[in-house]
Amino acid sequence: MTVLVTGGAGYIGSHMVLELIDAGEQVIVLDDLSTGFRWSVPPAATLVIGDAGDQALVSRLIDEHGIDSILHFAAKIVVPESVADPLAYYLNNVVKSRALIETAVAKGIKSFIFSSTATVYGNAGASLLSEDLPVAPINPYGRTKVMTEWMLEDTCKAHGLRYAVLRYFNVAGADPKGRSGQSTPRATHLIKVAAQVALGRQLYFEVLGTDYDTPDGTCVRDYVQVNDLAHAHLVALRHLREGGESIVLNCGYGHGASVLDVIKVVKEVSGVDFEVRISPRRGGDPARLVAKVDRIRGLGWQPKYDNLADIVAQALRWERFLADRKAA
Ligand SMILES: NC(=O)c1ccc[n+]([C@@H]2O[C@H](COP(=O)([O-])OP(=O)(O)OC[C@H]3O[C@@H](n4cnc5c(N)ncnc54)[C@H](O)[C@@H]3O)[C@@H](O)[C@H]2O)c1
Ligand SMILES: O=c1ccn([C@@H]2O[C@H](COP(=O)(O)OP(=O)(O)O[C@H]3O[C@H](CO)[C@@H](O)[C@H](O)[C@H]3O)[C@@H](O)[C@H]2O)c(=O)[nH]1
Repeated sequence: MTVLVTGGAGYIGSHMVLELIDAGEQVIVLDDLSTGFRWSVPPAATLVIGDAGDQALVSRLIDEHGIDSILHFAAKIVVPESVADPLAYYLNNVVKSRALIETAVAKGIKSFIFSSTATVYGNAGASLLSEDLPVAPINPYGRTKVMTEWMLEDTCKAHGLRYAVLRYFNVAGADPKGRSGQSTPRATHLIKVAAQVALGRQLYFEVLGTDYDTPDGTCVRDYVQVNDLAHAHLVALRHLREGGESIVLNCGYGHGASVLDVIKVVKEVSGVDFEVRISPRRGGDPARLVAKVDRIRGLGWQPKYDNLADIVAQALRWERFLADRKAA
C-alpha cells in the first residue's frame, strides 16, 4: 500500500517519511517546498513538487501510485504571521485542506491523518488537557486547524472517509540517526533557539515572561520527540486500516517542563553557561499546555525518547550538522 505525505519535506513530515519507509511502506511526498527542503526527503521516497490543494495533481498521484492513505502535514505554521496575514493562513490551511479532503472522498481514500495542534485548546487552563475539552483557539493559525478538524468530522459522517486528528504538543528533537531535524532558518521554537544560543549563533537567550501562574513563573509545555510523534501516526494509521473508528488523539508525554527547566537542561547538555535575559510576555502564550495521553496510550503507542536531555542532545547535534553543512 502507498501513502501520500503532504508537507513531507518539512520538519515533522520528513521524520514521518523515515518512519514509514522503515516500516516498509511506499511513500509519495507532495510538497511545494515553501518551507521544506528537497534534501530532507530520503531517496527511498518519491518527491513530487506541487500544491496539496491541486486536485488534478493529487487525483493523478492517487491513480498512478495506488495510494490508500493520506497524511496531511502541509500547512503554514507561524502564529504571529497568521495574525498579520490571516487570509494567507485560511487559504493555505483551510481552503487547500478542503480541496484535498474533497479529492480524498472522490477517490475513495480510506484513511486520512491530519496534523493538528495543542493550540486548539487555547487557554483552557486544565492541568491535563483531554481531547474532549471544547476547543477554543486564540489565534488564526489555531482556528485554521479547528476548521479543518471540523471539515473532517462532518465529511466523515457524510462519506466513507475515516480520519485521525493528531493534536501535537511541543514537537522537538531530531532523528537519533542524524537523518533529519528542524532546519527552518528562523524557527522560533524554544529548544531550537536555545540550542542556537548554546552554539554561539545568537548572543543570548530571552525568556519571554516570568509572571505566569506556574511554579517558576515561566510557561510549561509538554515536549514530544519528533520520531515518537511520527510513530504515533503509524499507530493511528494501523488503527484506521484495521477498521478503527475516526479518532482525535493528543500527542504528548503527559508531563511538562517550564522554560527555565529547558534552559537548565540545554546548559547542562551543551556545557555552555550562556546568557539568559528576562523579557516581557510575547502575548498569546497559554501558561500551561500538557496533554492527557490515555487515549493514544490505549492504542498501544509506546514512546522511546521521553527524556528532555536526550531531546536537547538531538537538537544540538542537528544544529551542529546544519552549521557544518553551511560551512562546507
Ligand atoms: N512544529 C510544531 O511544533 C507543530 C506543532 C503542532 C502542529 N504542527 C503541524 O505539523 C505540520 C508540520 O509542521 P512542521 O513543523 O513540520 O512545519 P514545516 O514548515 O517544516 O513543514 C510544512 C511543510 O509543508 C509544506 N507546505 C506548506 N504548504 C503547502 C501546500 N499548500 N502544498 C504543499 N506543501 C506545502 C512546506 O513546504 C513544508 O515542507 C503542520 O501542519 C503544523 O501545523 C506543528
Ligand atoms: O526564544 C524563546 C522562545 C520561546 N520561549 C517560550 O517557550 C515556550 C514555548 O514556545 P515555543 O517553542 O515557541 O512553542 P509554543 O508557542 O508553545 O508553540 C508550539 O507548540 C504548539 C503546540 O503546543 C504548536 O501549535 C506551535 O506550532 C508550536 O510553535 C513559550 O512559553 C515561549 O514564550 C521563550 O521564552 N523564548
